Amino acid sequence: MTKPEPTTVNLFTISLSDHIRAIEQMASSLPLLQEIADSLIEAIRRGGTIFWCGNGGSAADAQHMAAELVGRFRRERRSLASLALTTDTSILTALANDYSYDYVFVRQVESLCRKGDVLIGISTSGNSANVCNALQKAKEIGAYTVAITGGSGGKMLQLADGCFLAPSKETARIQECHELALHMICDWVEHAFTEDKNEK
Ligand SMILES: O=C(CO)[C@@H](O)[C@H](O)[C@H](O)[C@H](O)COP(=O)(O)O
Ligand SMILES: [Zn+2]
Repeated sequence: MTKPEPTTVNLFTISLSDHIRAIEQMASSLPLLQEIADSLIEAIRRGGTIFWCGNGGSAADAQHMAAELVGRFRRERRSLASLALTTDTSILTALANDYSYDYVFVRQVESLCRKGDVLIGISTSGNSANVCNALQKAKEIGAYTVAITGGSGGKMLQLADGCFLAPSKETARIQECHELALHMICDWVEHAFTEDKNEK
C-alpha cells in the first residue's frame, strides 16, 4: 500500500506542535541568554562593537539583529555599535572568488574585530566553515565569541565563550528559536542603555 499524501493541515499541525515544544523548552536556556546579553552590554559599555555572521536564514537574522542595535528595538536610547558581516556584496564576492566561501567572514573579522568586541556566529548545524573560521579568528584576537546554534551544537561549540543551543534538530524550528532568543537578548541589552528604567 502506498503511503497517503500528507495534507496541508497535517504538515502545519506537526510544524506548529514542534515549534511550541521547542519554544517551551527554551525556558531552561534563559540563564545562558542572560549571560550572553550581559557580555554584550559589557562590551558596548567599554566601546566595543557587536559583529554578526551566518548563512541563508541566519544571514537574515544577523542583519535583523544588527539593525535592532543600531536602530532601536522597543525603546528610545542611543545607537549601539553593531555590524552584520553579511551585507557588503563587493567584499563577499571578492573574498569568495579570490580565496573561498569559507573565508568570507574571517577576513572581515581580521580587519574589523578588536579585543573587547563580540562576534556572534549563527548556524543551525553549528558546522558552517565560514562561521567557524570567523569565530576561531575572533577568539585569537581576544573578542568574546558567541555561538547561536541548535541540536548538539556542532563544531562551533568549542569556539564559543557563550552559546545558545535551540532545542530542536529541525533547521526551521531552530531558526524560529533563534529569532526569539536574539530578540530577548536585544531586549535586555536595550534595557541596559535606556535611561528611563521604568519603561517595560
Ligand atoms: O533558511 C534556511 C532554511 O530554513 C536556509 O537558507 C539555511 O539558512 C541555509 O541552508 C544555510 O546555508 C544553513 O546553514 P547553517 O544554519 O547550517 O549554518
Ligand atoms: Zn528559512
